[in-house]
Amino acid sequence: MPVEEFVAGWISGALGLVLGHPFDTVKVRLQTQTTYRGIVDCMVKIYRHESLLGFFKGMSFPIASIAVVNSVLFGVYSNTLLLLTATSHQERRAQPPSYMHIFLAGCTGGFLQAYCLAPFDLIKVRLQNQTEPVAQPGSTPPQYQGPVHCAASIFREEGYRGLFRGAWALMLRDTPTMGIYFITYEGLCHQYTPEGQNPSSATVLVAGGFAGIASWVAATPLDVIKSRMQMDGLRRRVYQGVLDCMVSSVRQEGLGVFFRGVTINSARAFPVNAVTFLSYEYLLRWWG
Ligand SMILES: C[N+](C)(C)CCCC[C@H](N)C(=O)O
Repeated sequence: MPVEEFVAGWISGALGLVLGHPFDTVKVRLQTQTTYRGIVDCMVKIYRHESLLGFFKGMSFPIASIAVVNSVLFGVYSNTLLLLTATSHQERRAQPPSYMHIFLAGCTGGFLQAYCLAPFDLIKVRLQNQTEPVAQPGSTPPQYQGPVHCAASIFREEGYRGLFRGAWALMLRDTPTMGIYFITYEGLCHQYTPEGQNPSSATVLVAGGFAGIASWVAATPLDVIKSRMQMDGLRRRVYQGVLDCMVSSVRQEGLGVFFRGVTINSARAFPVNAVTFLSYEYLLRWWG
């Protein structure tokens, strides 16, 4: 089984992640808290109360986990295509796989990475939602002191299954939308690249950026539900399950609730995924 894809997936994921984390914090806050009036208001408040560091809350864990998560995504994607079409990464430019195969491979990668991502994503969301200023003497300390403490507290209070809170919504979010992610990327690359050649850097950047936007727009409704399920259980349980969370969110806030954070998600998705695909392609070409 080719391993380069796993390693390339890891490095490229980490680069994209750092770039996108401040956007991600704003997104999570807008989706789960009602104190902010919009993107700018949220950014200003984070900066005033929590300084620049506020934007990077909860990042250390995703950096560690991206090694597992992105390598599973890209590794499984590429190896599923190898199984389906019997072509390696290098051969795929000359013999492009069908969109059906790309979609299936993307869904498989998305499904498997969701399970690895679930506990890490839960901890990230819980830490991002702590609004206390970072380490100020005299102020009440936040509930979770850091990722390890957060994981241990969840385990203690909510059990092993508590670490997988929201995992079902995450899997529903990622399986189809990772299919969309790879289809958009491959489709755009194919469109703007002469037969049999490698796509140019500009093409990879733009195709990667739009792949990120397309998959995030499709993923946003379930992303909101996922984040809410993850915050549920912190004090008392509010939602019975994914469906119940959807119904009560719509009842209370209208259909617009499904698009909370879509603008910030898209603004984040372009640079993150442009950089992810560019480094992924270059690492593989370089090793190939
Ligand atoms: C499938 N879904 C839309 C959720 C994510 C697709 C892009 C994944 C990328 N690592 C990022 O963080 O943007």
